[in-house]
Amino acid sequence: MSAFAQVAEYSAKHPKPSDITFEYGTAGFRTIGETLESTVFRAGLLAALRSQSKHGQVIGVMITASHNHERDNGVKLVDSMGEMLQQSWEGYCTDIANASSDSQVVDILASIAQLEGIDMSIRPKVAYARDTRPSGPLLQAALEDGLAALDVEATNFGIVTTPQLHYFVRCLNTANSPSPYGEPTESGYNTKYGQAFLRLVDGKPLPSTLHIDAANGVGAPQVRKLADAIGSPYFNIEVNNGDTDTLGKLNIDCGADYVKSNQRSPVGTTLVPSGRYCSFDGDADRIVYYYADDHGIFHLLDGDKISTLVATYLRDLVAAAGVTDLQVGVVQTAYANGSSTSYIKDTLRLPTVFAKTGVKHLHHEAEKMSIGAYFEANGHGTVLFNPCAVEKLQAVRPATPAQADAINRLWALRDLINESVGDAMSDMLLVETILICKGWTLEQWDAAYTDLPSRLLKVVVNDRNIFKTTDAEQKLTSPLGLQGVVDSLVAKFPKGRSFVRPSGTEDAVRVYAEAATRSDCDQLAYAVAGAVFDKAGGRGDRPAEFL
Ligand SMILES: CC(=O)N[C@H]1[C@@H](OP(=O)(O)O)O[C@H](CO)[C@@H](O)[C@@H]1O
Ligand SMILES: [Mg+2]
Repeated sequence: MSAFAQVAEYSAKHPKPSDITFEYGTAGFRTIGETLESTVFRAGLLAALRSQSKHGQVIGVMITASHNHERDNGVKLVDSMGEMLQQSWEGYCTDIANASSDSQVVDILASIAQLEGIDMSIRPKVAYARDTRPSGPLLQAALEDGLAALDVEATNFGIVTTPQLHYFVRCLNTANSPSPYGEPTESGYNTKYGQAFLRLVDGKPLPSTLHIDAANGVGAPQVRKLADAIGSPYFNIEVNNGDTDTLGKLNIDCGADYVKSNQRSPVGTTLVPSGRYCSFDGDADRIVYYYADDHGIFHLLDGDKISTLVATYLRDLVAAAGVTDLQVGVVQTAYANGSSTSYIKDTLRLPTVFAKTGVKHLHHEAEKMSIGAYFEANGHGTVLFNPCAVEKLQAVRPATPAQADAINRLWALRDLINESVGDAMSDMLLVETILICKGWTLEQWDAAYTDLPSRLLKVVVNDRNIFKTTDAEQKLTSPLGLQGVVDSLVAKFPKGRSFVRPSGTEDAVRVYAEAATRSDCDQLAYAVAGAVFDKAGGRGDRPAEFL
């Protein structure tokens, strides 16, 4: 009997909407939840094949739409070390999601199996989870049908954060290796990160309550469990926007994306000077911090501020450990504030590179560094320790207690960091550790450099696919002539910088601008947005603020 004998019958239960073309983009598939049943079913089939192509290693499937609206949902595959799906498989995902009949689904599976030389006798293994969205149960059932159709050995991790699922996958696949990543359970996660935190802070509790805005998403119950595992009095937190039961609240006027995009505190949070605040996004893979100064003015500590804090701390520890030829580097995207890039290059004197938007691109660049910190400005990122760096650290024979302490701290930091993917909870512990060790307030952390005023806009156009970019997405090569217009606008403003790229997750084109003053920055952003709207098929009414 063919390995795919049951697929057509199961597939018939989850017909593809004929009017939608799906694309596996920057963050997997993402659109209106109810329309994704066929896609999630088929993602299950592909996860099975991917597992077989990896000789039976566990592959993850996460059902989430992160910071997007509650009616949206999405699905993405997690590769065997907990990283994003290998890029060459993304095309397979898109192909199978768009197959127009059940028999075509089977044909595509058969052709992938042949192309990849897959041994169909291997029993596939898949681990899956979802966030708190209302369409989650429907999509989970579709996924389970996909897994049943290929007789997958499946593990349901329930409702957890995206980074927790990545962690579980990595744990499962390293369980029998010389360096197991951890125990693949929620309590294993909390113990691993909680214990590393306690080792690093040496008995010191948080300086004051940390107010966490959990976007009314899955981060709320999970961070409460993490705090319980760490225990009082070390980790005093208050969770705001932690309502995952009431419909219509997820990510609305709250969460990391809202706070970063609007540069304002989330609903229900009144900032008190010297209070400490952070926001997760809907699936808790992003985090930003913020505070109000003595005049009540809001200040954001975004992904750039986190990466510079972390890179500085790691650089100093590596120096204290006396390990030469071990370089800490930073990976950013073009959305990084220009001040942060100058600070990394000129003040910290660390190497920095730009990668394309989307964490998988940053992750791959960071892998090339000895110790690579990567963060998107929106707060998604982590730190990677290259195996060569680990070997160098292992080879050190400390000559002084200070050197031994630095090495111990580096090992503990490695345990504190979720290397598989950016993780709001692990990043929060990392930031808190560094602040405690330095004895810093949020204001002191913020003092390292001052952000240039920046603005991010969306332009809705008839066809965003005509936008092509080069140079880490900073220059347009198409539509022809538009980059020249952007360049001439940028040249008018001191410290001006602006670029245009098609979004990988929304049907829109993004315009980013920064300049020396708020008014220059806004003029530049709205002028570039206006040029995009006029010259590249702006759709609908022209927004009044566009110049
Ligand atoms: C400017 C911006 O924040 N872009 C986001 C957004 O991608 P776009 O391709 O810009 O839509 O969603 C991605 C997935 O969450 C995230 O990685 C990225 O940083
Ligand atoms: Mg997210």
